[in-house]
Amino acid sequence: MHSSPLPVPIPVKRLPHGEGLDLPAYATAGAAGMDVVSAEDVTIAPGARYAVATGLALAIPAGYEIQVRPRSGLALKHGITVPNTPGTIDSDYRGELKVILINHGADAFEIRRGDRVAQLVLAPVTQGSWLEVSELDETARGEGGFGSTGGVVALGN
Ligand SMILES: O=c1ccn([C@H]2C[C@H](O)[C@@H](COP(=O)(O)OP(=O)(O)OP(=O)(O)O)O2)c(=O)[nH]1
Ligand SMILES: [Mg+2]
Repeated sequence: MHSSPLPVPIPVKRLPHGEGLDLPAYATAGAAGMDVVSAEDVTIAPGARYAVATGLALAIPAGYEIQVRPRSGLALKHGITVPNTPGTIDSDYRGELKVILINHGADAFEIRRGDRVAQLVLAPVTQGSWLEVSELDETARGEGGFGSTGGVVALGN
């Protein structure tokens, strides 16, 4: 068994409409994501998108991002997902964290203030820098991609 690293502290500020809500939290000891709740009552019509307020603003430490991911239960039962999944919350963003949802279901989806609408995964980020060259090194794959190694079963004849 490896020991878990200590949680990374993330400064969080409640906005006025976030008062009284639970902060995002891990539902179980081994959860990858913290469930985040809506700060508003809203109904999302079939086919519609909406940026759900959370009432929270963050200061994610440098070297990390937060990914906003859908909840599988909402996806399976109601067709509710995050169209930009994983949503990217930059470490230098100080505005309100919003959860963009889309309703792929057949019915209107009602959200009540305090309902868990998505999950937040804290992840390390490595920034790159470009090293422009005129030739790239050769590899076995070369320019092959998009199914070039096989495995796609052709349907029909
Ligand atoms: O699901 C999301 C996605 C983004 N954001 C906020 C935080 C993020 O740091 C900022 C910008 O997001 P992104 O880079 O994905 O959007 P963009 O369309 O590129 O906008 P910008 O030009 O502001 O970067 O918007 C959210 O609150 N929720
Ligand atoms: Mg951007």
